[in-house]
Amino acid sequence: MEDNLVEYQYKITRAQRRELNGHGSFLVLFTGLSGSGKSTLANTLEKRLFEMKIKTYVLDGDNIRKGINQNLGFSPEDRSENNRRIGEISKLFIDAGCVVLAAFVSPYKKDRENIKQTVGANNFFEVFVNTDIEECERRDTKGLYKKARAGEITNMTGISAPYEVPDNPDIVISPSTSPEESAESIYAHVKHKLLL
Ligand SMILES: Nc1ncnc2c1ncn2[C@@H]1O[C@H](COP(=O)(O)OS(=O)(=O)O)[C@@H](OP(=O)(O)O)[C@H]1O
Ligand SMILES: Nc1ncnc2c1ncn2[C@@H]1O[C@H](COP(=O)(O)OP(=O)(O)O)[C@@H](O)[C@H]1O
Repeated sequence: MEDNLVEYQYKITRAQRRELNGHGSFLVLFTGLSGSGKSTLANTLEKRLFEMKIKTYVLDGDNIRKGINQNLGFSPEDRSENNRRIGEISKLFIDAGCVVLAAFVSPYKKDRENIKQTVGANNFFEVFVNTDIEECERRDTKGLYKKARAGEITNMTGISAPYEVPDNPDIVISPSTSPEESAESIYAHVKHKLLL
């Protein structure tokens, strides 16, 4: 369909921002069940990078859903749209020179693949936070699993909605590793992308 849109070529490029910041930019997508540790890890890694004076930003499911995505629920279609927007937001932050740490359940392979396509495979790391449903339910940090068992939430990921395990994630995080150690191993994996 013809959209009559002509993209404006910005005068300041990503390469120039990279030069100004002194480091590269990319997306680290944390995917896993609710309570698996995505936010904890994203924020631990952010602190690590922030202390190195690297420009970072955390995108977190609950926060984004309270703002720009407040019109979306948890049907497969709404989750896809949520993830599509996350990809587009991440792309803007990457262009602006930030390391983006995105913590989303992102349960569908195709949605994660779309995010990767949107930001570009070169700018994308997939971190699978591999905490099983039993442990997430034991933690039940927000009481959501209790509500799901009581039938108050109908499409809870891992209980009544699917989670598609990544086939080939860049990094797999085990719950037996401390958040600090996990953040360190993610850092070791991505740090080459920070170099100019
Ligand atoms: N039905 C259902 N399933 C999963 N999660 C639920 C649900 N209802 C509410 N929540 C809360 O919403 C957070 C997940 O939102 P996301 O935007 O990350 O989900 S998704 O990628 O669109 O699937 C999730 O955040 P995390 O616990 O940080 O994962 C929950 O707080
Ligand atoms: N090894 C670990 N890695 C990450 N979080 C852990 C770990 N062990 C226990 N936790 C706890 O599990 C909970 C994970 O919650 P959160 O990070 O909000 O998960 P998510 O963002 O995936 O919903 C936190 O209370 C955190 O302190």
